[in-house]
Amino acid sequence: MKAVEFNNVTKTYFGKKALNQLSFSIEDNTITGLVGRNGAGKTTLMKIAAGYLKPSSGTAKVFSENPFESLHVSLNSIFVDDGMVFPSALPLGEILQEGARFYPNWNDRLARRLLDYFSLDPKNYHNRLSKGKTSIFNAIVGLASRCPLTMFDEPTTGMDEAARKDFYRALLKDYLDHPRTIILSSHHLEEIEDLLENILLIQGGQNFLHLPMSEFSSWAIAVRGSVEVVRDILDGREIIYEKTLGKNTIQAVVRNELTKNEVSDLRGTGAELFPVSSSDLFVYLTNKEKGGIDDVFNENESR
Ligand SMILES: Nc1ncnc2c1ncn2[C@@H]1O[C@H](COP(=O)(O)OP(=O)(O)OP(=O)(O)O)[C@@H](O)[C@H]1O
Repeated sequence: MKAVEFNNVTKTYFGKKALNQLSFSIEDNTITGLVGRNGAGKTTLMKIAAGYLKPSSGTAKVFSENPFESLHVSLNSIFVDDGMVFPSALPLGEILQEGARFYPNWNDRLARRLLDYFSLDPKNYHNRLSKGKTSIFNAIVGLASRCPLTMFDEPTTGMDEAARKDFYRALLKDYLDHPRTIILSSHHLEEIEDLLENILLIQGGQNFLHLPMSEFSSWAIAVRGSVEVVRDILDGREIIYEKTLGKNTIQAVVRNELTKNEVSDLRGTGAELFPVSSSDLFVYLTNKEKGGIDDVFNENESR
């Protein structure tokens, strides 16, 4: 069953498209990593799925319903980000009690144990927490709600490394025991890739790639060798990324669909072929310039 379905969703802010004819669907009880560069539209997508925003055009469905102003979707989904607002008069312990009243699947034992583990005082107030502790508390609410659709938008902002690792571990353990649909956005793909079943990469508000994480990990291959040879053998293939290394050596990244002949030709010339990490691939795919930040400096030099 589909938990989330977007069909040609466009969201315009002041005449500018944050989402542009975005279509995708997410099966229930899966973890999807939502990635994209700054401003790609990730938060907008999640806010539409959470029912906070209405698409300008197209249709968004969550559990087969229009999420905007849907009580069913509100009760069964949660959107966790660093802008979560809680009643300022309530201490953390009482906020958790309210969570228990609102969310049907809320697990209070989990919430209290996590609060204790992360040394959060139930008598403290949300607006007095440090940046990292605020993210930890918000993440606890997201986990304990056990909502059938749980969305985390950059949940580890400000958390120290140990807390980030603990949070992702807690997320995985709780998901395995209580499967639900999780959408997780992060700019640190290397931190979350082991958790993910699928990856949805959006760029310019559009679906750029949506595939199982295992396919993404082997989607591209890097070739390092002499400029002439690499360019000659890869002629006609789309170069995703290219970097000059020294005088006569380049490293090029292409789709991992080289023929046996191309591979043996490359190896025959001493070229090296090696895998591309998911986080590097993400950067290469989403860079405007094929050479990344280097291109900025190359252009300046030639002026
Ligand atoms: N309330 C708003 N008013 C005007 N423009 C907005 C608003 N919210 C988002 N945008 C614009 O919509 C686009 C998508 O923003 P969004 O926050 O969804 O991106 P994002 O992928 O979550 O970015 P980041 O990774 O930086 O958090 C951006 O160009 C942003 O400036």
